[in-house]
Amino acid sequence: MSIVYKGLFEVLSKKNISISEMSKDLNISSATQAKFRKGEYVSLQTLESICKYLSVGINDIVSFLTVENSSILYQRLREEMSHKIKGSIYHETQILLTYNSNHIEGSQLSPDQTRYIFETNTIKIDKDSLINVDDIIETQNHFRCIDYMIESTLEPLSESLIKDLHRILKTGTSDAKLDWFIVGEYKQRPNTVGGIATTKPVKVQNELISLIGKYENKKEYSFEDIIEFHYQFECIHPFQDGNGRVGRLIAFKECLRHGFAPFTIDESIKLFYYRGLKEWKSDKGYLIDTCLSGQDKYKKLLDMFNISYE
Ligand SMILES: Nc1ncnc2c1ncn2[C@@H]1O[C@H](COP(=O)(O)OP(=O)(O)OP(=O)(O)O)[C@@H](O)[C@H]1O
Repeated sequence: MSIVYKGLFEVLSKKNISISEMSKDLNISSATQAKFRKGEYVSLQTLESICKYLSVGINDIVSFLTVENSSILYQRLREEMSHKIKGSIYHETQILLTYNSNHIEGSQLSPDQTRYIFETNTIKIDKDSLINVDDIIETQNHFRCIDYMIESTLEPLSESLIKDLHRILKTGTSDAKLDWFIVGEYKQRPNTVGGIATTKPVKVQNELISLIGKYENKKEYSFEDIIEFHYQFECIHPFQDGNGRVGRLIAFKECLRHGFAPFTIDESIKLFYYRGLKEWKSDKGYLIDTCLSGQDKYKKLLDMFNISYE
């Protein structure tokens, strides 16, 4: 059994107070702030001061994670991540998700090279072939994004969480050196996707806040709600680059959070995925079917580890 601060994040989100704002007011250290995200124990004094500050009871901010109130997959990913267990579902998820999500966005690394980087922090290069350093950096960054995504699974979506994913993904890349590209910040220049205009930079923040607000106010969540969010997020295209990967990480997180088997989009269904996004407004079926097929692919991995999902 471990502790979760899902309630705390929800109360903060409802009261429109950020965790850093609260921590500043209450003199809570950054090390303790990290414990909230990681689900580690903090002192009772800290919890008491938070309850007073937010005018809530302790049960509103803290709960305990049991198999009954979280998915087995989430528990396994969290535990295996913290103990760095090799050959686990966490280990294979890192490689599968990172390889597929980067590959469909143009990374030239192979599945084996991705595995090498994850397992040994080295890379095997064929004679005479060239490797783009950004592909390696973004692969390592994507591994860190997955860790962050697992740590924050139970948190509601927020601008800061989404920006953090972008910052982690793009830190140290050649894009990050461009003066008009700000890592972890919204785009400065208009961009298109599939030849269609996306949200203008000046409107990105408002549209994203509104999208998150509508989504977080739902009473119940369906798999379609998660796909709908993904589509709307991609239409906003809040960042200069990395929107596809950040969007799919969010979808994976939300599937875990709401008890659905997550999905992964690989090369074999990439074109169906793009078509599904393009045709979402006229027919949601294409994208939903593609994501369900991506879910079947991930379920094969779950089967190998005897994790069942409806
Ligand atoms: N017609 C469409 N409508 C909405 N979203 C789309 C459409 N076509 C593609 N997308 C989304 O945009 C993503 C790619 O966008 P883009 O080529 O701009 O990449 P990006 O922002 O650089 O992100 P990344 O580098 O992660 O791909 C796709 O992975 C997909 O999620």
